[in-house]
Amino acid sequence: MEQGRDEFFMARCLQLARLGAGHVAPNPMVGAVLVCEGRIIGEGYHRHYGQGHAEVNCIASVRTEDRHLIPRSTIYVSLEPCAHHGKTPPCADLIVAEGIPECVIGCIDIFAKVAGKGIARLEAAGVRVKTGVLEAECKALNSRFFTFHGLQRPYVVLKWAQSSNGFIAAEGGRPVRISHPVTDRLVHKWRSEEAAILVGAKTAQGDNPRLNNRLWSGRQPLRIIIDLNDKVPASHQVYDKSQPTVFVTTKAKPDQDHILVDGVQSLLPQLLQELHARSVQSVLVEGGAYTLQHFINDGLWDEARVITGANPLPTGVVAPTLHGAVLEDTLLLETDRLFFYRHG
Ligand SMILES: NC(=O)C1=CN([C@@H]2O[C@H](COP(=O)(O)OP(=O)(O)OC[C@H]3O[C@@H](n4cnc5c(N)ncnc54)[C@H](OP(=O)(O)O)[C@@H]3O)[C@@H](O)[C@H]2O)C=CC1
Ligand SMILES: Nc1c(N[C@@H]2O[C@H](COP(=O)(O)O)[C@@H](O)[C@H]2O)[nH]c(=O)[nH]c1=O
Ligand SMILES: [Zn+2]
Repeated sequence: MEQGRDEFFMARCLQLARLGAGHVAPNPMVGAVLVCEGRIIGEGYHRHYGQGHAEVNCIASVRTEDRHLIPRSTIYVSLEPCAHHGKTPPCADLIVAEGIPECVIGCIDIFAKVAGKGIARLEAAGVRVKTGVLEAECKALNSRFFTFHGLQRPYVVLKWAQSSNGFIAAEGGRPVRISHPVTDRLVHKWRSEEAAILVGAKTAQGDNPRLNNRLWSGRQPLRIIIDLNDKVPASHQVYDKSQPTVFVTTKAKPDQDHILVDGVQSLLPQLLQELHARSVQSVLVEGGAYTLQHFINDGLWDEARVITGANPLPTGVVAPTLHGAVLEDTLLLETDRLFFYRHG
């Protein structure tokens, strides 16, 4: 089907919104364009957390000689304009104050202080509002934000590397490098993109991992270690204070940031509830098999990324088994095959 005019301009909003990736979380990425008689006269996106919203930057970008066109223009925004006084004044009020007669919206904001209220303000002031243009794409762009507010838990990405015959470690849990160094760079990019990284006690104990982002630019994730019985030695790297780290435990740890749980019964729902309370919007779960399988069996995951290396292992720790997974994409990276699943 030929792309319509609204879809064309909304696609541009999405392109702009993506430029905020890595800088706006836990806010959503948002893009806006202002169009007069088919010509874009202003463009903007949310660049940095706490700074101007897409609509503000879009309107501010209009050249002096085009400003008289604003009251004859349509503003396109990938997310419903806000209606609340947050770190900036409401964008719905700005649209009204600028005399913009029409607003085309990608998707409704799920955030309770906005949800539907931005549209109501616009309509009450006589602005014509159209919603749902490229809605699925606009929601998918901010899947972490929508999961966090909609399901009241972080967005969960599972990730592991397995040998060509399905083992994630060698016999007795001896750690092995499975993925290609080029894939490792991509994995570190993934680490930079999520708010937190999580492993189980046996991985923290046996691998002595750093769980940081050192092969890509950008931020470091919060490290989360499930170590209910305090088995990981304090000499291990997860204790090195090089980045924020929280231990999930049944006994208080006075010198460490920790999350207290009351045992293994419903451990993951308890943990995710606490992470939501701490505003952790997403978690990359790197393993091991036991930990990953618990997330899978509890249905508490959104994406899984499985790296299959070129070589087999004679035996070892068996990779987790996914249930309800929909294969979305595959990628050949050097000698690795990458499989991208979403939870169906
Ligand atoms: N190739 C790869 O991608 C990866 C490979 N690995 C490999 O995996 C192996 C370790 O995996 P595995 O043996 O499965 O162990 P895990 O690393 O998954 O650790 C399991 C332990 O974590 C705690 N735990 C985690 N989740 C829960 C839960 N939901 N409920 C209760 N306790 C929980 C428990 O310890 P406790 O009760 O003591 O707290 C449990 O015994 C290592 O050999 C490592 O090298 C690890 C990561 C990735
Ligand atoms: N072996 C293996 C992975 N293992 C994961 O990486 C952790 C080590 O992290 P770090 O110490 O920061 O390098 C380790 O504990 C486990 O969670 N990952 C992969 O992408 N490919 C691999 O082949
Ligand atoms: Zn706003």
